Amino acid sequence: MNVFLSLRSTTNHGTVLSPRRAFAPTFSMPYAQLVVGPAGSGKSTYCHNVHQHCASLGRTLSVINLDPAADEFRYPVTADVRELISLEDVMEEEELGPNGALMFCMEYLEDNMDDWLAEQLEGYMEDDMVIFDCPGQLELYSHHSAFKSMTEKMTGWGWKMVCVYILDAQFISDGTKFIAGCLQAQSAMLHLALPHVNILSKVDMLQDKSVLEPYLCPDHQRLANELDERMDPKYRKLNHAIASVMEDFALISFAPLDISDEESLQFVLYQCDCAIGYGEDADVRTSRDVEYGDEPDMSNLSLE
Ligand SMILES: Nc1nc2c(ncn2[C@@H]2O[C@H](COP(=O)(O)OP(=O)(O)OP(=O)(O)O)[C@@H](O)[C@H]2O)c(=O)[nH]1
Ligand SMILES: [Mg+2]
Repeated sequence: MNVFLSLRSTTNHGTVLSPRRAFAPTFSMPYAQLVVGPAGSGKSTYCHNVHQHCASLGRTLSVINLDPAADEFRYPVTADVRELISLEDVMEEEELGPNGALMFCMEYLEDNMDDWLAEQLEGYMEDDMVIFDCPGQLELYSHHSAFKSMTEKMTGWGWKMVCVYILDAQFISDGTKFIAGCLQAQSAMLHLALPHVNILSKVDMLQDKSVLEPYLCPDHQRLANELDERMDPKYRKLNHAIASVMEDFALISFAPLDISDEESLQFVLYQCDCAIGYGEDADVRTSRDVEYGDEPDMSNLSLE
């Protein structure tokens, strides 16, 4: 099962500078996961669970909050964008609604990467891992420049980054929703141009997990046929055109995440580690070598 995808080589050995620290190019650099996806899809819950899971393995991982609208955290917050800019202040001072104010905050963050972000990332060294809990506004990952600038900046500083795109497994309940979810994920993949792992969250809520199987490596033509059956025939050509775009890129597959199952979490983390080569050249305890030997035993991940 091919559940992780890589758009390009992650290692940037051209300029290998952290914000305030120079590294020798042959050293491994710090790693980061950018956790993105639609509102309520489970990004913060993923950050909390991954943090807990890593703590239980003795693996250090820091979580940075980049969501100015977040109000509480279940994980220890290492750095918080709300210290840079407050959503409430922006709404009041700029007379903006919550979405407009969030965009304002992200643009402010974009303007302050070289000082605020650089300061927060100071001191991270080879084999450190940071995960960024991000807002749920999808325009940030499809066309807005803030996260694109951030990832370019961080990869330029020498960070190895993976985009973790979280989609609620409830999207599989309806072909149109699922295709929309795939297109959103694909759009983030192309916009951010990072190694990319798609996750279907909230799998613990599915009564019958076997229903997931066709969606992990989806057959887009089959999905288009499903749409044809339910939609006006005038959309048939469009449905198949969309399916063939998704097929041509062949970029979309999903790893299922059941947070009540440690093995499932281990599997997802393994996908993320593989996408950025975490632990390949360092003597660190990673999801690769804990519990499973060289790699997780995926035979246990049955969807029944
Ligand atoms: N059962 C179950 N509930 C989940 C899971 N992930 C998230 N939730 C619930 O879904 C709701 C939203 O989860 P969050 O983690 O806050 O989602 P988010 O993507 O961070 O949301 P925003 O930051 O608002 O975009 C919460 O009530 C969570 O408890 C999961 O894997 N299983
Ligand atoms: Mg959140």
